[in-house]
Amino acid sequence: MSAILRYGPAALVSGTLAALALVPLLGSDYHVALAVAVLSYIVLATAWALFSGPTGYVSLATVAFFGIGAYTVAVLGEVLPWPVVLLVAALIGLVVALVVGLSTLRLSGIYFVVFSFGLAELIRQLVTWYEVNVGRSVGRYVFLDIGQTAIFWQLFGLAVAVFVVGWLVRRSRLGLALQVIGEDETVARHCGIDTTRAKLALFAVSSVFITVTGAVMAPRWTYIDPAIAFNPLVSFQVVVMALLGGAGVLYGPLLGAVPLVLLFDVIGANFPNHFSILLGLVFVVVVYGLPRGVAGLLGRANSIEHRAGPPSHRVRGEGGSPRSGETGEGASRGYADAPSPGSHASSVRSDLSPRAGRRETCLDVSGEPLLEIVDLSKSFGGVRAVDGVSFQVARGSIVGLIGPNGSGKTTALNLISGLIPPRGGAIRFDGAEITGLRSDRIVHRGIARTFQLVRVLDELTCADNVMAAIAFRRHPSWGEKARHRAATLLARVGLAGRDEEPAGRLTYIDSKRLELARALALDPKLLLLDEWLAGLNPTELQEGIALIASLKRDGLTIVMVEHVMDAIRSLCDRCVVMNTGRTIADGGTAEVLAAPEVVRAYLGGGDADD
Ligand SMILES: Nc1ncnc2c1ncn2[C@@H]1O[C@H](COP(=O)(O)OP(=O)(O)OP(=O)(O)O)[C@@H](O)[C@H]1O
Repeated sequence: MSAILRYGPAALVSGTLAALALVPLLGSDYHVALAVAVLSYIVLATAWALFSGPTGYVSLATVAFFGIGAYTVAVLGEVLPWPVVLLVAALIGLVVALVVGLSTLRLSGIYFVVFSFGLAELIRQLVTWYEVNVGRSVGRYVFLDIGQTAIFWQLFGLAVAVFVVGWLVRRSRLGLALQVIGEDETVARHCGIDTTRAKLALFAVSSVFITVTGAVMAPRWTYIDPAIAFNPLVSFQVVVMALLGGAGVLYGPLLGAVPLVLLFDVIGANFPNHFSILLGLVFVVVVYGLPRGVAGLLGRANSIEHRAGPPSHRVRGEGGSPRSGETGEGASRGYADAPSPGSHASSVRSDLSPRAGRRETCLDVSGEPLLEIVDLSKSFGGVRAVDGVSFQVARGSIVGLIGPNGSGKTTALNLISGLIPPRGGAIRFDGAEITGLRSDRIVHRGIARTFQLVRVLDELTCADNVMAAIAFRRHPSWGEKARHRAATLLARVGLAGRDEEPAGRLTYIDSKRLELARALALDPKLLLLDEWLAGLNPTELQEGIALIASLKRDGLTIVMVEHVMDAIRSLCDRCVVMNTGRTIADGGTAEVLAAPEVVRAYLGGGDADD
């Protein structure tokens, strides 16, 4: 089974293309016409899935680009040599994709779907208006001496090209970036990925293929009008085909395109008046019955075959009130097999040792602060989540950010990491202002973080989770060196040998470890930990504390939001206490934890005396 899954896709694609290549040699005109339709939809659906598959951005703009290609031929076909016409079509498709992408790829979910559909309609209406009011006719005749067989071979070339490009993209940094974006765009930005640029790049590649397909197909019609060139059914059919086959893998759309083109041919011939209804029916069946397509079924078979044991369930621990080394709920089944973080203490030091110079500066906690927060504020509606907060973080120190639930700690971290923009105030980091910068830019300045609710990329392996950071940090690396680094970091946090395990199968604790490895992979100067120790049992807690202490020894500066008071006491040089968005105490840990206002607002009577 595994051999089939490994080599099957290549065999499937090359086998299908080889079979199609025989059609003009052996088949009738009807068969060639059918093969042209099959090939065109293979290219369209594969190109569509190049972008929409990994990102999950469902575009209904396919026909906008297809129609642009067809209309370019209608206008320029008789004026310019054919290769130049195709080149012009590709360029127009590229420019439109860049303009549209820049304005829409900030949208996500249903907004993007609706906009992409609206875009196709808008272009159709504009072309119709132009034809009627300027051209004084509804459509145009296309008299080109390009026969069906020539169209077939051009589409064949496009199909080969789209698979080669797809294959290259999936192995590239860009391919990984799009997968990460598809899983969690926030994490993508916190891995240093310029998400807009990555999406734009592949949207443009996908759109150029679709535009050229429209151009190549145009000579099939002797007459083109906007209703033909911009028929919205094309967009829907492409989506259905890609979803049926599985948009998540390169060969998926082919699995959907071949049977559905044949099915639509039968439906079109026998039930021409019910085509749309039957298309809708197929759409519903595909979405409900096969949400991940045929390829998804094959993938599931693969994961069942390779599963070493039953998947362990993630148990989310709870943050909340102060805890003194309490047992969390996150004890994991798989954890006992994993090397403990403590056992990797020696690799820790060698791992981060290239920044030996930094270690020297970091030990000097009295110098210029690494992070300076000045009068920071953020409101959500009427809630002042962060209200004029100021504090400093010295290089090489660990600062605990503590306070009762809802006091604004996570919001403060979100502001520092660029997840949300502040309403007022300033954030200075390493001598430069970073207020309001995007997360990916802040990552490149040297700030990494973990999240209160763990955010690992479930569909990716542990190694790829870490690779996502290594590949897009300020000084990125890729290939074997990066893989080796990822493996080292996984071992560093206690996940040695788990490189190829899907992150979605990790236990809660192990996903926290993975998230930490990903943050460390960014080579940060400052690490923001949001309740990283929450939900650990006593043994795990001691290991976690030892791990964080070792990070400090290796020169990392850390701000940790935490409710586990044992950890705060043993790790933090200073504590900043927040209450209702404001700072109520800031100073040495022992002194702050004993302060009456802190005891009153947060700790209660007992804990402060511990
Ligand atoms: N995206 C948001 N939209 C609206 N309100 C928000 C949002 N994020 C935070 N808040 C509100 O801001 C306040 C501060 O929340 P925040 O999560 O920063 O507190 P916290 O100190 O981290 O709490 P906890 O210890 O429970 O994690 C709360 O009242 C919360 O409900």
